[in-house]
Amino acid sequence: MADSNEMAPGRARREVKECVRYEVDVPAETIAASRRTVAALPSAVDRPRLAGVTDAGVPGFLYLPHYLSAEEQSAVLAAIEGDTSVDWSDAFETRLQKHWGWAFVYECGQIVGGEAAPPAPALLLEVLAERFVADGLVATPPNQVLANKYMPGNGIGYHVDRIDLFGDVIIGVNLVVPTKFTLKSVAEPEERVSVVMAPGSVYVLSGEARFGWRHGITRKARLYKRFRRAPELLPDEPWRVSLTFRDVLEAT
Ligand SMILES: O=C(O)CCC(=O)C(=O)O
Ligand SMILES: [Fe+2]
Repeated sequence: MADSNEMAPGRARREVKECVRYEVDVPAETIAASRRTVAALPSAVDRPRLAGVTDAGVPGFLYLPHYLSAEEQSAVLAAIEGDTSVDWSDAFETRLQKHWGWAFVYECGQIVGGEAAPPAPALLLEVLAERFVADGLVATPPNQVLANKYMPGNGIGYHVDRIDLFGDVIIGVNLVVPTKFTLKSVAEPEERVSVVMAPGSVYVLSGEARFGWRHGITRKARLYKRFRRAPELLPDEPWRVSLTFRDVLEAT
């Protein structure tokens, strides 16, 4: 399966002459074993944060609209902004990133290197990662947390997270701005499914959704262009923040 990752910074793209493509076949058993299902989760009566969970028709995908309360969202955002152990990096022109647990160097649209990074703030590990395990979203706490902070209107290109670098379950948290998240089947590119993710919602990519579908967020071109042209004219336009929890295979 052809596997792509996010856009690279323009500067790095010019410096690298040849882009490496990563082709990895994932055995059907691995895909089936990693698949999370709505039916296997604990009861939403006992855990209201699981209310309304759906797979939106994509096996292995889970969307949990009510995962974080308003207070928890504020606390998580404060933890992301307040953590001074890592700086926001600007490897991409369109968004800022903080990596905890494991950091990456990007070139040519690909991750080309990695190194150990400081642990994520306790709130992200002890509240979120542990809760993901307790709720059955993933078997063990992910060893990497990535915060992305997107310029107003900006999205992320359609991609499968690198299957040679990352484990088989990926969990994302959407914060600040409601966002249309779209999955496109790799085998049937016309087949696509979107959910509008609420602030405080969580999604899980496992099984087919992890390995056989691309995911991405289409840019709102007008807003994005206006912001890029004159950010001082849009001072109150919020920046979307997301968290991605993954297992970096090299780090284990
Ligand atoms: O911002 C998001 O929700 C998506 C992030 C993502 O796809 C990634 O980090 O690989
Ligand atoms: Fe991704």
